[in-house]
Amino acid sequence: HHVDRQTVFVSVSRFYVRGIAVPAEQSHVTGTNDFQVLILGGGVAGVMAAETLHHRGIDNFKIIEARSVLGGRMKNFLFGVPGRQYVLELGADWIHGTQANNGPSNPIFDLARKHNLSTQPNHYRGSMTIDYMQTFNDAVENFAALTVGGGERILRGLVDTTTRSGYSLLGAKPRTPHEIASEYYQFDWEYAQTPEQSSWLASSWANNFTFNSGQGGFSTENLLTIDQRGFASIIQSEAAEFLSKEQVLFNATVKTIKYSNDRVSVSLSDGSSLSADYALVTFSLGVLQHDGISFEPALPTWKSEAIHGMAMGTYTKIYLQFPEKFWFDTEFALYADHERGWYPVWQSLDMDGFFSGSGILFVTVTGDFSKRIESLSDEAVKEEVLTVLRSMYPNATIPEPDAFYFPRWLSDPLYRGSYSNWPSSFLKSHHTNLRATVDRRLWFGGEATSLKYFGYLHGAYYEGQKMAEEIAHCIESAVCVGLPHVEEISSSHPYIASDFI
Ligand SMILES: Cc1cc2nc3c(=O)[nH]c(=O)nc-3n(C[C@H](O)[C@H](O)[C@H](O)COP(=O)(O)OP(=O)(O)OC[C@H]3O[C@@H](n4cnc5c(N)ncnc54)[C@H](O)[C@@H]3O)c2cc1C
Repeated sequence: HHVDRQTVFVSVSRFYVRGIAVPAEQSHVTGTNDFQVLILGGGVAGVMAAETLHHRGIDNFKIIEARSVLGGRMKNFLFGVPGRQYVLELGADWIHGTQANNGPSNPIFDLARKHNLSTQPNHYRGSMTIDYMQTFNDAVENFAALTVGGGERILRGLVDTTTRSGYSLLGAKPRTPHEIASEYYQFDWEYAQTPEQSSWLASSWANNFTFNSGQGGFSTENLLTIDQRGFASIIQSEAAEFLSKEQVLFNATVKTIKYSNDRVSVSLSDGSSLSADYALVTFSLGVLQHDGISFEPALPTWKSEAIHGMAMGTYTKIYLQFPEKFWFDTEFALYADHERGWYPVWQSLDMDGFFSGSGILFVTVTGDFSKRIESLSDEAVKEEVLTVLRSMYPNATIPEPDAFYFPRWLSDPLYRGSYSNWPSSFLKSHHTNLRATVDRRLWFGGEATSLKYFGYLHGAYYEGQKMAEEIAHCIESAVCVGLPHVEEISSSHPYIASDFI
């Protein structure tokens, strides 16, 4: 058992008993705690945090994971009828942005190369079946103008607005189903929420830092994993290089997190508990928003405000397998309905280089449409999907699919959504608070705490590393202050009484 060197945590406050000043009971110096660090969650952030601690010579940690595998929202499944079965991805599917020339490389791309992940370039713009290419290209240009304009707005120090007002200010006002489907593909399909629900500034930098090599990003390339070991195999193979069996507790669901100035203790659903000098919470923002975990004491208001101020999007891939292919020969096609978001983006896997002969295609819905279909039966969703396909191919006889599946990310208590999205009401200080340490012992890190790369695998990767570096620093030095927070976020231009006269 480890002996904590941080006597700085001994409480110096005093309280009064019957009018006599007495020293507060000294918080006992740790050394009784089970571990130096508990890493809560075994997704990308949790595994990268573990690796970072290990490299810093700190091995007295434990990952606590509810499932029986590492990878989190990198989650695969076996799809298809016997003889035509494939490992496909329910969660993350792409390496977004790889590397341009000698610029920065996406760390997920680096891991994929290291562990020989099989991938295929996915051509978002160059392999699309639609008969309104000009409208589509206009939407591509509108999105480029939007993100460049957002970048300029950031540099000029202007306040945020919604992405919708950004689009409107630039003159992009989609009205027809074709215009709407084209804009949806550029925006909602990536951010998993609508332009109305999203920050103009944050969606701009999120795009620039991942895809725009001229703005410090990786590259415009998107690699789709086709690896039959599953995308998560890169995280699992990486973990196998340093993690021992005893350092992970699988099938263990965290219920309560108690924290104080000198320890964190975590209770699991089986009634057992573990304690540590520090804990790093990597659970999805959705889990924190849904009160799936109870904190004792309750989290401070500044932290709760940040947790509820950021948004969680949902991204749902609906997989179908047919006896044979009857659809488009490109990688993508769009369906333009009068209702924005109605089964809009179709993607074929029955293609050379992907899973030729598989009979598999999938359609993606996002945001409120994901929420809507999660409340329907599989059968009802299948019927809606088939109705759309039949209207896309009125001359084809479309049979019942041999296999049909979609995940319910929003209802899943381990995720409560797919990935975070930044609303225009979320400010820089809110982000500081989302990331900040509570009572120096309780740390938060994962895709949602990443300023530059929220929503992405590489965001989770860097946040896991960053938080572990900070915790290692706390362990190694006598002073630990943690990441700072803003106690109260106030307006620089507050409303005053005379405004309302
Ligand atoms: C449908 C979908 C598509 C996506 N597509 C892409 C993509 O193509 N490219 C990309 O870069 N990113 C994509 N993402 C985002 C990416 O998957 C995430 O950003 C990243 O995986 C988050 O990692 P994390 O470690 O922060 O969180 P998680 O992966 O959520 O890790 C947290 C872990 O905590 C566990 N956990 C939760 N609650 C408890 C509990 N109470 N007790 C114990 N354990 C618990 C979970 O099981 C999980 O393993 C996608 C996500 C989804 C869902």
